[in-house]
Amino acid sequence: MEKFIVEKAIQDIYPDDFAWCYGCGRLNKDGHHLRTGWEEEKTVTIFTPDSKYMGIPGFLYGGILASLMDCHGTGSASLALHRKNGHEIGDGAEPPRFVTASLNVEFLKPTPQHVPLKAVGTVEEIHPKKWKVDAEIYAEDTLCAKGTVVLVVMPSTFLKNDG
Ligand SMILES: CCCCCCCCCCCCCC(=O)SCCNC(=O)CCNC(=O)[C@H](O)C(C)(C)COP(=O)(O)OP(=O)(O)OC[C@H]1O[C@@H](n2cnc3c(N)ncnc32)[C@H](O)[C@@H]1OP(=O)(O)O
Repeated sequence: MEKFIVEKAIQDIYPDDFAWCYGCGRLNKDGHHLRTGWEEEKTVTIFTPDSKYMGIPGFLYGGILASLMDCHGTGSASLALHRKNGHEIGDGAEPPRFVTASLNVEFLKPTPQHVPLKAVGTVEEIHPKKWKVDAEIYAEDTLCAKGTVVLVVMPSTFLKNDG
């Protein structure tokens, strides 16, 4: 049986100042705490949404799948650039941070509630500051959604102390 766990996640090593995202920030007590890691050459995020994220009884609200894809995208791009820079989670180096430039989601099948969702990403570098993640979201073995996320290295203008 497949193990539904991400052991080493890039979000675990984001610096505290960048660990507040509602989707994936470990310090946001109200957030989803999404965690993204490598599974061979693919990236993976596992998430079982709470019951309140209902679209119709028994099925998920689509926006929560978009949230999963969004943070799966930023985490995947960060993992990939971190590796390209010669680092792996746990070696003490600070990972790069990305923001989402665009998010495209196709909802392919109704997505059941109360089962772990698995987002699987294929990461591609467009150029060093711009990456693309093709993502698929599975509920058990059913492909329920797919999409493409374009990520850009976080501009310095996002930093509170900038300027
Ligand atoms: C609030 C988040 C805080 C951050 C925390 C981080 C850590 C936590 C992570 C968790 C976060 C969770 C996730 C979140 O919620 S992240 C929050 C949601 N996202 C944002 O708020 C981003 C808002 N947008 C911007 O700041 C700018 O528009 C960006 C930075 C994206 C581009 O700005 P700008 O355009 O001035 O920069 P550039 O001229 O150097 O262009 C760079 C490249 O990007 C290309 N491009 C631009 N737009 C698009 C587009 N729509 N589709 C495709 N590509 C696009 C552009 O063509 C160029 O490519 P190329 O022509 O060179 O090939």
